[in-house]
Amino acid sequence: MYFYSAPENFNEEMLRGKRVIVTGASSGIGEQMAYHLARMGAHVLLTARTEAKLQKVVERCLELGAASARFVSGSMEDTAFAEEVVKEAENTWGGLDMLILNHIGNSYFNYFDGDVDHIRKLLETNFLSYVAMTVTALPMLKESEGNIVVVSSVAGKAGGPFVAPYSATKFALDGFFSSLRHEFIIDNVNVSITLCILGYIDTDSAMRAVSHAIKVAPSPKEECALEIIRSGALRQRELHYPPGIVSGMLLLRGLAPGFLDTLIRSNVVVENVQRAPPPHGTRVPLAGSPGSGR
Ligand SMILES: NC(=O)C1=CN([C@@H]2O[C@H](COP(=O)(O)OP(=O)(O)OC[C@H]3O[C@@H](n4cnc5c(N)ncnc54)[C@H](OP(=O)(O)O)[C@@H]3O)[C@@H](O)[C@H]2O)C=CC1
Ligand SMILES: C[C@H](CCC(=O)NCC(=O)O)[C@H]1CC[C@H]2[C@@H]3C(=O)C[C@@H]4C[C@H](O)CC[C@]4(C)[C@H]3CC[C@]12C
Repeated sequence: MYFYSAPENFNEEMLRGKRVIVTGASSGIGEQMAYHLARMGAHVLLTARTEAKLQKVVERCLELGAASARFVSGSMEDTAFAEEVVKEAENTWGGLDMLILNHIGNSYFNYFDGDVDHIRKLLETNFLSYVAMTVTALPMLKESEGNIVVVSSVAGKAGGPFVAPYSATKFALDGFFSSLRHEFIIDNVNVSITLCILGYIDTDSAMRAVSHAIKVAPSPKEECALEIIRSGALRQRELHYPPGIVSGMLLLRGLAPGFLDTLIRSNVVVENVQRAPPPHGTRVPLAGSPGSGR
């Protein structure tokens, strides 16, 4: 059941002339979203840390037909930068239609190493900056009756091995934005919130991080990017992509959580995940030895 006044069918014309911020747009899924939006004739404001990459993505967006394309570079580790990006949209466009929150900070695919400070920093980048951008953008999004799109992961709905810090930040997004959605509905705030639950996608960084240790085939980033934009424009509550696999996993989570855990572990080649030796005389191992099934 939809609580927002939501359109039923997607048409790429829906994005023509819309003012859209895409974070994490210098590579991967964010870069592909920028290209789709450009092709659809949207105004795009792109952000990430690497200026040289963003410059190239902006040039390609203009070739593809973007109504306008610009970038702001900086790190989302600093919530002041997150707010600055939204202010840039306000100063340039005087409003905003869609906020796509997609960036993630560097983490690792390995045993949790006990580094609490890494989790704190990752929460700043992957979670608090999303909150800060939402707070700053909300007056403009209320005005346009726009969309907030939050890119998350199956690791933000069901725990899996070797992604403890990352998974924590994605669960935080679900808690915060699912609660906020309730408040919008209670107060008749017509701003949609779409939480995107993604499985394994073939971006360079994900392939580099896990292709040696994951048995499942990755899904294409171009299609994934289009599905994210589509679900945001249709004001859907959640996107599950790839649909069969992710919806199946979430169904199992409710019906047979222990079985889902076994299935998730069976997709990981534990032998190919290197356990780093702890720094001399410091950390105590936090998980069972490889292959112990814990
Ligand atoms: N690929 C996958 O298998 C999956 C991905 N997802 C989600 O999809 C989204 C995109 O992932 P994907 O495309 O693979 O990731 P990429 O690593 O390709 O892209 C990450 C983007 O974030 C930017 N970024 C990194 N650190 C920072 C920082 N400190 N401040 C600001 N920007 C930063 C990067 O640019 P730069 O380095 O220039 O700053 C880059 O543009 C993420 O939310 C991820 O959790 C979810 C499930 C699976
Ligand atoms: C392997 C995980 C999911 C388990 C599974 O069997 N899935 C089937 C399917 O998805 O088709 C992967 C699901 C989410 C992945 C992670 C992710 O969310 C992005 C990360 C970001 C970073 O670029 C490195 C890779 C990721 C940690 C990635 C690793 C694999 C998943 C945990």
